[in-house]
Amino acid sequence: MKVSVVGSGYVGLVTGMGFVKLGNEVIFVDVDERKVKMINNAEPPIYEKGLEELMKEFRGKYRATKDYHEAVLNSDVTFIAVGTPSREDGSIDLKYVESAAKAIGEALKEKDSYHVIVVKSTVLPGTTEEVVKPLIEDHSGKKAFRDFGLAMNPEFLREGVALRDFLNPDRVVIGVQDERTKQVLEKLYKPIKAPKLITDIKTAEMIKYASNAFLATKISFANEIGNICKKLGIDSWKVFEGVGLDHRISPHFFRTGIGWGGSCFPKDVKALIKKAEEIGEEPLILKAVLEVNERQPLRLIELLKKHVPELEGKTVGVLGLAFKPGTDDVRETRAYPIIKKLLEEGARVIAYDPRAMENFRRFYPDVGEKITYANSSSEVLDATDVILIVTEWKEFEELDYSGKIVVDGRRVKAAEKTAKIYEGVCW
Ligand SMILES: NC(=O)C1=CN([C@@H]2O[C@H](COP(=O)(O)OP(=O)(O)OC[C@H]3O[C@@H](n4cnc5c(N)ncnc54)[C@H](O)[C@@H]3O)[C@@H](O)[C@H]2O)C=CC1
Ligand SMILES: O=C(O)[C@H]1O[C@H](OP(=O)(O)OP(=O)(O)OC[C@H]2O[C@@H](n3ccc(=O)[nH]c3=O)[C@H](O)[C@@H]2O)[C@H](O)[C@@H](O)[C@@H]1O
Repeated sequence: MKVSVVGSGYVGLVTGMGFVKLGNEVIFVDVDERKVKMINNAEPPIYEKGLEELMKEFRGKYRATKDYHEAVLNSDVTFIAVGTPSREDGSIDLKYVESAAKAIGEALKEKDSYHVIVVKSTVLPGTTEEVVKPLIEDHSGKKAFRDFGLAMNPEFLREGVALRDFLNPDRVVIGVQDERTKQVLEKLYKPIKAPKLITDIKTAEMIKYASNAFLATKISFANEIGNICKKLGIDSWKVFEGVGLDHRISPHFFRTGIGWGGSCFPKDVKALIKKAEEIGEEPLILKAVLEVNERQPLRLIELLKKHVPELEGKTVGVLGLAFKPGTDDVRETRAYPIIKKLLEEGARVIAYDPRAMENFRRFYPDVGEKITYANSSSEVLDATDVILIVTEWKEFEELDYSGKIVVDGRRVKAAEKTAKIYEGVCW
């Protein structure tokens, strides 16, 4: 099938390349000239395991453009995978989805054959039918479900293992209204071996929010119990190993630590809270989930102060800046509030991350410009005896922490074994 993907970021590029691997031809659309050029040179603009190899292997089966007409006229189905960030007040900002819908509508005006448009971006229930559909109709002069198809197909991939997740998902959710669109999506996803759940459009939108909200809740819950465990001298990882053996609960996604970051949990939980309030509901659990998560990273500093009461003038080494290992993404990384606090307390910070240093400096110039970046993790260890572990990159397991004071937010076993003084945040 011929597929176009609007928005070539983490989700757009990975799902598009996934469709290429499954035998389709893909045209990527992005407003960012740099990304378009890089994709056309088979260079991934983001770091994601296996992506570069796939782009090199399938050169010629995909291309990128800034031109919506080129993409829509030369494909049968268009996915919208642009960002849906939070506004200042936490509500969802649909400006990228809206401009994509308008531009697709304009391009569709010139197309006679049936075209399917699929919203893959995470959007609140009602958005596809109440925002995207009228914009496409107005700008194309065509009627949804008669002249063009419309669907919502949420994405559940995780960064760092994104390609693997896309190709081997736990499930595929397809929110549709008309039979023709359903058939197109069933055909496209046929090679993927996973349960396929067909729903109406707004149910598909809600499945995505409920999934992310539940996962965020699971971690905040674990961290709350973990904080209690810490005070009681109990290892919360052992506790959740025991809890997870109950098949109704599952052992996955129960790692206590300094909380969840990333581009999605924070913004999706906030957007759902805002939506609930707008319709007269008070989402008590979701608010607590957020609050626990906001406090969690600063526990690392409290624990550090037990051993280094005065941070003024001290050099603190920070291992890890990405919001999780395996990615260069720093959106909502727990490293930001931690480093900000260290600087406020007058500490000097030397940091290292195998992938995310450039992004950290660029995304958070207020603190990113004030810290020193090391060339390797051992350079951090050479520079200071006080170490905070923020992201559990595998290579941090290879280090010798002898003689160091280590406060660990993610549980790096080598540090636990070798450090002079070791504090785990919830163990
Ligand atoms: N990052 C992730 O792991 C996951 C993200 N999602 C959802 O997928 C959506 C996209 O997220 P990411 O890929 O992380 O965002 P991203 O920010 O990495 O990529 C978005 C891309 O869209 C481009 N763009 C913006 N406006 C455009 C327009 N009008 N036309 C063409 N391109 C445009 C941007 O230049 C950028 O390259 C969001 O709704 C997110 O919630 C869903 C599952 C996983
Ligand atoms: O909608 C999205 O964008 C995606 O959000 C998450 O994926 P992602 O943010 O890439 O990463 P996760 O592996 O879920 O980790 C999120 C955060 O939670 C933290 N985490 C994760 C697991 C855990 O047990 N404990 C924990 O603290 C990680 O360190 C990280 O900061 C979801 O796992 C995906 O299913 C979803 O598609």
